Amino acid sequence: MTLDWSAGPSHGLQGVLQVPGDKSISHRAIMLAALAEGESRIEGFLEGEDTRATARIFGQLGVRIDTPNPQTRIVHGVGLHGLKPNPEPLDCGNAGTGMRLLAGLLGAQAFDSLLVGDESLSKRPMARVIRLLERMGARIEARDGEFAPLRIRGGQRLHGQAIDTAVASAQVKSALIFAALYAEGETVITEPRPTRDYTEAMLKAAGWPIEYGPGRVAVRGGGRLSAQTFRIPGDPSSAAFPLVAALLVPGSDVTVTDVGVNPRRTGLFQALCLMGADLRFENERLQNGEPVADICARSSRLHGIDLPDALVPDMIDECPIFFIAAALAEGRTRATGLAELRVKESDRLGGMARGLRAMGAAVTESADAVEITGGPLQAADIDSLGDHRLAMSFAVAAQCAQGVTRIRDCANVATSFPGFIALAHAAGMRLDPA
Ligand SMILES: O=C(O)C1=C[C@@H](OP(=O)(O)O)[C@@H](O)[C@H](O)C1
Ligand SMILES: C=C(OP(=O)(O)O)C(=O)O
Repeated sequence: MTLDWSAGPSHGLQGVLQVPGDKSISHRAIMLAALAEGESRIEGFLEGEDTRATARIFGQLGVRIDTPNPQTRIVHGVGLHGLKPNPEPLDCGNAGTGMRLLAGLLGAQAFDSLLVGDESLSKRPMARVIRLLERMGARIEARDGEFAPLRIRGGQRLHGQAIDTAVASAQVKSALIFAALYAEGETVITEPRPTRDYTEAMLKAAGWPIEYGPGRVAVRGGGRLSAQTFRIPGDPSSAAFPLVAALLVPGSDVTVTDVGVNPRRTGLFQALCLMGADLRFENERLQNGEPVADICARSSRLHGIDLPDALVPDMIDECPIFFIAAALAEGRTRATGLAELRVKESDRLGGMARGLRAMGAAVTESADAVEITGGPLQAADIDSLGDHRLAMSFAVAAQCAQGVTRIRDCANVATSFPGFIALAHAAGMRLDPA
């Protein structure tokens, strides 16, 4: 189904908002609860298409998952060796996270499986996980050695390895960690830049012996996972949209409550502060071991920056909305180390540059870098490329543009942010199905 939006301009955003649960943690909570012994409860589960696809797959693999009410799941864990084979395709939908983590987990099972995804996911690189899992002894066949469908040959003996991921990717790291749970001996994973550590933290909370610190994980095979109650915080990647809109639209003052602020996810907020944003974390606390805060944003005059490279992995999904802030800031913003943006749900670097130029911004891009000179934006007809992050980023840009912007192909927003339009309305954004 295609869905277009008409968006903006806004006269100001106000209010106290709550965004849906964290997508990364929701995928992992289903996976770890399924492999645990006993009944786990998940609260704050993201009712998005990506995470529901992961839950559906575990249903296909014989795990009973009840939904007593929306955003809650009761998972009847089957233990590490209790998953059942299913000859039907296991459909990850649009989710890179689902497919890559499951490749690691299913590569370690006694049975074969077939992982499939939608058109976008079937174009995303999978060799980055396959080649490394093969080094541990897994056997995975992919179209052209690279793309989904992934045919996973079970019944292999996996062995621990020292592996450097070569790419800063929590998905690659987590795929290896899931395989390592079943491998003989120790697996030591290093990565070129530290990435989000939810898999590690959640395993530790479930009683698995694992040692980890920034950029390095050591994990042994052959343990047990205990059932848990997961309380999932709001997704900082979703909170980013109303918060940046509040910074950019004059007369705004918005608070998003209960947002996960793990340091591996706060790169955007750090970058915005460097640009002069009036952004504050309040009521900081720990919830299930994860830092959580209420984030307050008020209209600010932003100025361009040279984005420190080290922040990029900590704001990887927020780069599109960061580019909108840069396009409306005073002066020039430069960012490098952005090659990963080309292999997400769309080519996010190309798609953002094209859309921003259509709105009148001065943008130059290279293979892995961008330079944006801020100035006023005008309404335009924008192609979101069927990518949720682009659709929501341009919806924010439109709030500050002259005229009404049309954004095409926005249905994919349901993968990560169900209820985005309702939340945007409540806050004072102008956004409607076209
Ligand atoms: O591990 C995760 O949950 C994720 C890791 C990131 O992907 P990469 O690992 O490919 O950078 C991110 O873009 C994605 O939305 C979620
Ligand atoms: C890249 C993303 O997700 P995934 O890789 O799970 O499809 C995202 O949500 O921006």
